[in-house]
Amino acid sequence: MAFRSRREKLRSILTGSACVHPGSVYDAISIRIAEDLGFPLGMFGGSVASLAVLGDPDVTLITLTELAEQMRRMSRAATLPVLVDADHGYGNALNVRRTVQELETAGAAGLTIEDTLLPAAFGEAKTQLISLEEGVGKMKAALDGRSDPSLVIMGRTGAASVTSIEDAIRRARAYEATGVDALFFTGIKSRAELEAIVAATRLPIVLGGAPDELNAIDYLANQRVRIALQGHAPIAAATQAVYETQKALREGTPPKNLKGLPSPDLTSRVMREADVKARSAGFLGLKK
Ligand SMILES: O=C([O-])CC(=O)C(=O)O
Ligand SMILES: [Mg+2]
Repeated sequence: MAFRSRREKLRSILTGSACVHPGSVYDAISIRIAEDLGFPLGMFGGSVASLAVLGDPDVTLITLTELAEQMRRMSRAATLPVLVDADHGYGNALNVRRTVQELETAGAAGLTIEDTLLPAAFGEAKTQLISLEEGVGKMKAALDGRSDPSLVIMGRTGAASVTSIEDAIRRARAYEATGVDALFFTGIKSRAELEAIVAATRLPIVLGGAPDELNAIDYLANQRVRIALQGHAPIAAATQAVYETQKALREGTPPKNLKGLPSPDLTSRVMREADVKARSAGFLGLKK
């Protein structure tokens, strides 16, 4: 299968002894840049999916079809393995199964299913969680939905910042028992919390946003953390760059005086222009 080697690369990160930072990717250009810079993995966050596809905040308005199509565009553009934030799996456990099928065929290397109640419930300002039992059902359905056994399925919980670290551990152990490949935690606030999780579980750990005391990569590697997210600055930087450029043009700056534009060489690399030229020569009979 064409995507298997991507999935095996993600698996080798999880079974290795280092901790890596993924590149934040969200479209064909960003994944190629992350690949060219040597990131071992791309992270396609739900928040950036919402922003890139809809221009929305992270409030679960994006559909599974839209998410999967964006993943498919990235899979086509590059071979970098991508871990997809599949949120709550777009519904109940049966929807989770379908989500896994769609993301698998779209070329994801791995995906996370979380136990957050999404979309937010009526009248509840604070984040809520589904029950542990429903979370377990979702993990089982995710595993059942996979047809390529190399696709990585991660169980994710944000319980540490919603209920308690004890609840996060209880949930992680229950998800671990379903046979998921890794555990993904958000809301871990201290080394003591991380160490309690490490002592109570055995699977590779992925950390979402974490405070400064958790930012030493060697320390994380020693705690069985294999992937540590660093947020999604690239799409924020792209927003600023588009803003500055459009503003300058709107204010009358001539295009040739614009600042911050990519060199022709960078643009050509991002477009994989040499490959396109070679194909044109080969298939269209064009002269080089
Ligand atoms: O998975 C991540 O990168 C963090 C997250 O939930 C999001 O950005 O939606
Ligand atoms: Mg998310």
